[in-house]
Amino acid sequence: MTTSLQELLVGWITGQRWFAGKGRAIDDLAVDTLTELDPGDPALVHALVSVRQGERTTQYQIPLGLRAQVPDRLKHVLIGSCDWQGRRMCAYDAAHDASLTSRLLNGMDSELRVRRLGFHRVPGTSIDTSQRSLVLTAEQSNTSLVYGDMYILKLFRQITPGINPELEVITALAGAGSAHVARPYGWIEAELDGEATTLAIMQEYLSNANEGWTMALTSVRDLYATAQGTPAEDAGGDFAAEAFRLGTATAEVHAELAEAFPTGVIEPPEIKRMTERFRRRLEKAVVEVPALAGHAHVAYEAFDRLADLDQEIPVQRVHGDYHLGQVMRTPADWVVLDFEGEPGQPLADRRALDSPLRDVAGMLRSFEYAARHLLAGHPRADSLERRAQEWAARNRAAFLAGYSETGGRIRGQDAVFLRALELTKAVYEVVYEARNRPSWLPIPLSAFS
Ligand SMILES: Nc1ncnc2c1ncn2[C@@H]1O[C@H](COP(=O)(O)OP(=O)(O)O)[C@@H](O)[C@H]1O
Ligand SMILES: O=P(O)(O)O[C@H]1O[C@H](CO)[C@@H](O[C@H]2O[C@H](CO)[C@@H](O)[C@H](O)[C@H]2O)[C@H](O)[C@H]1O
Repeated sequence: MTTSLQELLVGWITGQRWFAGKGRAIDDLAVDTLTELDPGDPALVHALVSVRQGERTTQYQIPLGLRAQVPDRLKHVLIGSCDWQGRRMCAYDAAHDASLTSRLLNGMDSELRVRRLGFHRVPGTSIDTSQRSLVLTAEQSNTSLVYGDMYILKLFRQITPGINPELEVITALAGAGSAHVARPYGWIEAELDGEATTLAIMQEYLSNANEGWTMALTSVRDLYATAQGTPAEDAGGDFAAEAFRLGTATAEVHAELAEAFPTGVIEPPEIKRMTERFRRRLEKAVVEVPALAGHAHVAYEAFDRLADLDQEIPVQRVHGDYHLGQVMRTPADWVVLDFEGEPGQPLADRRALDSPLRDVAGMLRSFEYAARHLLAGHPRADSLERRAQEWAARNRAAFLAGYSETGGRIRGQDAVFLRALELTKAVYEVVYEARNRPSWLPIPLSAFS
């Protein structure tokens, strides 16, 4: 008896780290499209599949490799053997096969079109098609391929109909000459139900850059290792000057976004509606994570003060999920990655105009995360708590100073708004950690004091 591709995928997909429906049974997996990009041996076939789990159906993208025999180097990504065009073939995840992923580079360079799949090159760029890819090993909700040390191609695994905000934003900002985005080179899209949908984006790979999160943690470790009583500024590895520069870069990115996209203001009645949304999110979070219940009053009080706010709030396109893991320090400056908004939200919400203070709040929360995440299980956790507070306070202040001194707006009753935004972000984080990293839950819970 032969196994169909569909049956193989049901067994395989639940074990993939990008599979969003872990822990829930699959009711149905439908292969929506199979697009042959290369008929050779190995063959490259682009698959879109829909997975139904209860009420929810999620579409995923899988680049499939097909070979008569799979070499040892690809055995770890084998899906199984199935009948393909009358032959028995081994199917595997083609993202890991450099001889197949080079076709994606060629496709973008030559602006290939195969049925509903379109490959695009950013006008004015050329693509070096000789580069070979490796899969980035970072724990990710997508799969990123690094070609040589030149390009990084992010293959979205979960497919949301429409143009990805990341593509829209980096194309506009790079086109306007921003120093704070990695240059885009190309993208792949599909026409799904008549709507152009982004499947992958290729950008300049910042080979000589450090991730903000890693840099911040190095600084926190240095402070923890310094004798109590030594001021943070005298400990090795102080991060405050970098936090200030990051504030500056953030204000510049916000100014560039305001220039490139529409802007607006929201008035007090809309602020009240926004407060209602914050309250509903909190209510739902308490149901999902009962540990939040005892802390929720702190957020409700902040939301009550926000509802009474009597000023206009300027809105524009923003990053939407801004934290230290989304910024990289090159020798020249800070570069911002991943303008996709909060994962899991509908595309329309992720593209909606919002307050730039939402990003400021996200980064402030990230300083708290960096300061506290090494405390869990630390033998001196109690005595280091003061150090954590000191590190977070110092870097928050430096970031805010850099932001406002470069024209980022924080004035009037903005402190009330910022506090509510930080707490609504902490609510999101409580749910995120409960689902993904339960041992990190104390970090966002500590925001409610
Ligand atoms: N242009 C780039 N240059 C170098 N590294 C990058 C680049 N883009 C992403 N990365 C690395 O990949 C990681 C994940 O990228 P990101 O875009 O945030 O993916 P995801 O949306 O899956 O979290 C980043 O934290 C960074 O380490
Ligand atoms: O980078 P993603 O777009 O996948 O964002 C998600 O994962 C983040 C975790 O990597 C999560 O960020 C939270 O943890 C960070 C430390 O790992 C911390 O710096 C952030 O402040 C905190 O929110 C993010 O919320 C989530 O959307």
